[in-house]
Amino acid sequence: MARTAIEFRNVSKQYANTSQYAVAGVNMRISEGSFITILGTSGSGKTTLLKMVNRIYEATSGEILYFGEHIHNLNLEEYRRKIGYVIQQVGLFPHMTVEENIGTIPQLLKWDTDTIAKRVDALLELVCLSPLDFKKRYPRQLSGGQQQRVGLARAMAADPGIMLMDEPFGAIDAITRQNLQEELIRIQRKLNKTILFVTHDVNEAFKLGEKVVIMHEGTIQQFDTPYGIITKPANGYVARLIETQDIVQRLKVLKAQSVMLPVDPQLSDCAFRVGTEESLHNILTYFLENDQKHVLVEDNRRGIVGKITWEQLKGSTRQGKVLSA
Ligand SMILES: Nc1ncnc2c1ncn2[C@@H]1O[C@H](COP(=O)(O)OP(=O)(O)OP(=O)(O)O)[C@@H](O)[C@H]1O
Repeated sequence: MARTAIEFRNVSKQYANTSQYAVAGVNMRISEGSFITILGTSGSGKTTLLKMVNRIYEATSGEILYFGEHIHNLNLEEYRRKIGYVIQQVGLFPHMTVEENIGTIPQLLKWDTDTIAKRVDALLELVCLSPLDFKKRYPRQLSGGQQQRVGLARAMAADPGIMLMDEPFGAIDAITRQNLQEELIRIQRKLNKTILFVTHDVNEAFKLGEKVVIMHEGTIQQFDTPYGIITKPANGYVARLIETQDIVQRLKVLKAQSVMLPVDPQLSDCAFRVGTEESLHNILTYFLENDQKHVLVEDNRRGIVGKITWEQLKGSTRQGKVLSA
């Protein structure tokens, strides 16, 4: 079982000279290697929650633990290096090249020049920027999306296990944003980082998060998988938030594995096969374009693990809500 990377124990934050708590009584465990999105409207406490993790803000009460250790007992500088931080305004140093920006922390850590150069190239490749084309450029010579990629590479330079991301794609056009989201999913799966990602965009939260934290007025309304939230909203607030997503969007965020029915693993059936991560939207499209009654769900390692029927999907869309598998 995955270890708990970050734990909040009854954490509250009240800023000086304010009457309300920005964050109130938060309890939550974040497993190592998980991708968590924090969703809520403006002022709901998302950024405050995130900034308490890397101690930009201190909690007024409660405890935050890093792999079981109270974060106050850790050396602040060493602790911060284990935590990458990416924000909307990127914050690249304008007078430094891309290469120098990414190499800032490795330089501070006194890595040798060769190791830094190799690390910069590897990180640029990882965020899909050609090292040859980009490493000598200055931030002003990059588009917003490219700057954000460099910001991500810089945050990952010293290989932190945890990444805090505060609306990193907020100021980026829709198409570039989609590409960046997909790349971030790929990077997270490849490197198994623990990511806490703040957004006020419902689609982004549901697309990226294995689990979504829904915040309102400083408290957690629900902390669950997208499937759990869509099918069983914890209260009226969450239900209203989910209603802002139309049926197509909901089908896009739900994966085959979350609704499949069990099947005999020995089943030899020629039905069309989809991966466990396939979206219900794509499966519905397949049913509409092909005269088939079911698809089989296949896992790379385990083979056939389930099936999804046309009736199952049709019934759920006709009711105007998504499945209760
Ligand atoms: N430095 C501060 N001093 C006083 N109050 C603050 C400070 N920072 C935030 N707040 C207040 O705390 C509450 C939560 O703010 P926070 O920035 O955490 O919300 P958020 O959900 O991240 O909002 P947004 O999406 O607009 O960034 C708000 O009422 C805000 O006005």
